[in-house]
Amino acid sequence: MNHDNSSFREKSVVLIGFMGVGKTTIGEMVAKKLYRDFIDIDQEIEKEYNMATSEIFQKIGEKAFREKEKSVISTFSKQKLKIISVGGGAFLQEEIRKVCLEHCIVIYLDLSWESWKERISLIIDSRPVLQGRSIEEIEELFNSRKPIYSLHNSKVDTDNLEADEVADYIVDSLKLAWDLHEPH
Ligand SMILES: Nc1ncnc2c1ncn2[C@@H]1O[C@H](COP(=O)(O)OP(=O)(O)O)[C@@H](O)[C@H]1O
Ligand SMILES: O=C(O)C1=C[C@@H](OP(=O)(O)O)[C@@H](O)[C@H](O)C1
Ligand SMILES: [Mg+2]
Repeated sequence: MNHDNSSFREKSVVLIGFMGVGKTTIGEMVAKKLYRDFIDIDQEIEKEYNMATSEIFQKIGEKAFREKEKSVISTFSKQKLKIISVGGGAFLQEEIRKVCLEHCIVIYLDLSWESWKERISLIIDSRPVLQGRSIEEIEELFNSRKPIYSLHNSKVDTDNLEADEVADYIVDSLKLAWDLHEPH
């Protein structure tokens, strides 16, 4: 239902899922394909502090990062026609889940642990939450985070797909959904 009375077609799209599933990469591609603005919440926070996420965690702390994450998401999720990638920990906060699900189309990018493991070297340096944890601890975190992503409007299984293929799939699904919601 459209609680905010905006048309379904204008709703912003929010990508959720665990760190490294491809939210930032794929979100940017989807935005380009749909001629929409792309907002990466981590990049917005980094711009505000003029620091990389790891540095923010180190110098200001995770708590402040999470507060900023909440206020930035609250602002952007209420705007129309955006493609928004949120950090993998954002949905831990109930207020963030609520505001995104109320105003946006929430798409969950899913990836199996086996495939995710292959990607760890690409992301470890820029993800403070993963640093200092053993692979077993990261697997535990991966599994423990799963329930927070269960609230979504649509799920995409990204195993064995290139980022571009996932983006194409999302664009096609959105176009179908928009056509179905067109008033007759
Ligand atoms: N579908 C994919 N297949 C292979 N590698 C991918 C895919 N999606 C993203 N990547 C790579 O994984 C890394 C993390 O992607 P990123 O978009 O930053 O994820 P997130 O924003 O979810 O943390 C990047 O190096 C990116 O190039
Ligand atoms: O899952 C998390 O707790 C985090 C995920 C990161 O974003 P990505 O999911 O884009 O990597 C970033 O917000 C921060 O490092 C914390
Ligand atoms: Mg990201």
